Amino acid sequence: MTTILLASRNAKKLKELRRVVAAAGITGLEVVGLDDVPGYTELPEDGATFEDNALIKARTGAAATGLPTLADDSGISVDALNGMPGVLSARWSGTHGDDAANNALLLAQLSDVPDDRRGAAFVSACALVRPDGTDTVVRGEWRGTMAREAHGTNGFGYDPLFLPADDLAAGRSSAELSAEEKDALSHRGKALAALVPDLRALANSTG
Ligand SMILES: O=P(O)(O)OP(=O)(O)OP(=O)(O)OC[C@H]1O[C@@H](n2cnc3c(O)ncnc32)[C@H](O)[C@@H]1O
Ligand SMILES: [Mg+2]
Repeated sequence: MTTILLASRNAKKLKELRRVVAAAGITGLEVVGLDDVPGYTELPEDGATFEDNALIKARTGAAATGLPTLADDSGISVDALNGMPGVLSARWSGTHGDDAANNALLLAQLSDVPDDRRGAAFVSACALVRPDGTDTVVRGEWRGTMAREAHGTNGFGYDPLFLPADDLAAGRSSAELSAEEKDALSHRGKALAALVPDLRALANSTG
């Protein structure tokens, strides 16, 4: 059995990561979270890109625990804001992880943006760092448009404001999708799908 650490402090994101890894049906992989390992000093997520930040989190976890470590760095990139909030998504309103304040600020900033220019994408970079120091970084994107008000209570973060472009989600925000629907379409689901071969290889390795 290979143990892998999912290095996230966001309980709802961690739940999604666990869910998608479990749904991949990889045998021989035991998944643990940050609450299951001794505490360690985390580094600021000050990278310029999602990939940089995912690597910062995964490298720190792997170095501190000796475990293969998977980390996600994600956010929403709004076309009319030249890709922002981007890597600043978790702290857009100035307070880290205050979803309500982040959503309220973003809605207000987009109030004068017409319907045909409200495009956006959720982006996830997932980094896997192995104990030998090698890493694999993948990226998933989910296109949609920004709503004019919040809809739904599922998911987390900006989900109530995001209207996916997919037919499956027609007329619903990503906070109105079931967990299974979100995983099948989402940036994080796509990124992790790309990592499944690497996770399988890890599970089959003896290290
Ligand atoms: O860094 P960790 O500890 O994993 O947790 P975090 O919440 O700080 O995560 P990020 O630094 O990756 O910031 C991502 C932010 O982007 C938003 N976000 C990312 N994925 C999302 C999703 O699937 N649905 C809604 N919002 C999302 C949400 O506001 C997150 O707080
Ligand atoms: Mg973070």
